[in-house]
Amino acid sequence: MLRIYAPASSANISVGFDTLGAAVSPIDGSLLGDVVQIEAIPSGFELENAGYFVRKLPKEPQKNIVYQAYALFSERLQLRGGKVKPLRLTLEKNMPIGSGLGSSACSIVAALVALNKFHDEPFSKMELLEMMGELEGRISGSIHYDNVAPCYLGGVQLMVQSLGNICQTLPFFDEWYWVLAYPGIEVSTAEARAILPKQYTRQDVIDHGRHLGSFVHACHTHQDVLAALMMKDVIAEPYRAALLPNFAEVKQANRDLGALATGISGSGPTMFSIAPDLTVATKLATYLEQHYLQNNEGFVHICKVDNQGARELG
Ligand SMILES: Nc1ncnc2c1ncn2[C@@H]1O[C@H](COP(=O)(O)OP(=O)(O)OP(=O)(O)O)[C@@H](O)[C@H]1O
Ligand SMILES: N[C@@H](CCO)C(=O)O
Repeated sequence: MLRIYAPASSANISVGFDTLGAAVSPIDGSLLGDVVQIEAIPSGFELENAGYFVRKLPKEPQKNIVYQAYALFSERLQLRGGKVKPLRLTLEKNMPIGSGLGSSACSIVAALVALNKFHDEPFSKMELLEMMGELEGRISGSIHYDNVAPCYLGGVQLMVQSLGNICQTLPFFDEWYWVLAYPGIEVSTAEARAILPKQYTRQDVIDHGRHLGSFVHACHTHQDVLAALMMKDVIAEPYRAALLPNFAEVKQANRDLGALATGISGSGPTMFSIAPDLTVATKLATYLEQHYLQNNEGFVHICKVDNQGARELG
């Protein structure tokens, strides 16, 4: 029996819509992500679901993205002459759905990593990642790797999508704390994408290029002040802010408390704030708990970048 954990991720990081994402883990050592267990059975395929958010999964098993991950893996393995073993997958659905923390990505990544390991790794990392992107695309309506890539490989990933690489790891600021606040309400990624403009002004395009280019440069030259200043979003935040409760007010309060940057995690409604040290991170966490959570499903975690990505649990 094999158990694979896939961590939460924060896509976009304000400055890199669909092109940047970070895997994150709480500093208290708790697991913020889904787990998929795989085991041999005498014949056929079985899927079981467990975990706190199991009740939010689609009722029809075929609509569960883990089922679809199994179907896609089987199809691709058969295409290259391989044979899928009889197996049972058990999804522990720990991540809230529609949270902006890469919930579907956690399920997809944990399932495909488990299936690949169980079959003695017939697919390379990039082949597996390509399948992950395809599955993520079925959910959100278009293929984007900014949750699945960091969730699978860990760290902060930049989607280069060239020369045989879907992504490459960006050097980042290990000293930074990420305060992630999920308010407890749901925002559908597909809907949050549908409200974005089809076209942007020339000024927005220029600003976006300057922000992203300067941010990547700052990461490589370890200029934390410049990197934080460049974490500005002209692509999604102006249009999605209305989907989040009191976004502008909470963002300003975070700035006043010492946050280096604050933005929407993925397509929301989770907000992320970057803190330079644990004292500021703790203040932000307390504020967000009191002012951003909407119900008792919400939570706040102080995290760091998770450099390991998907991994086997002992
Ligand atoms: N195992 C699964 N985990 C999460 N969502 C699933 C799963 N299987 C199917 N779904 C469906 O996929 C959709 C997920 O929606 P959405 O992309 O908005 O959530 P998300 O992955 O949590 O988003 P985000 O990347 O912003 O965290 C829902 O309609 C949900 O029912
Ligand atoms: N880049 C994607 C991430 C979705 O989690 C978006 O913002 O729509």
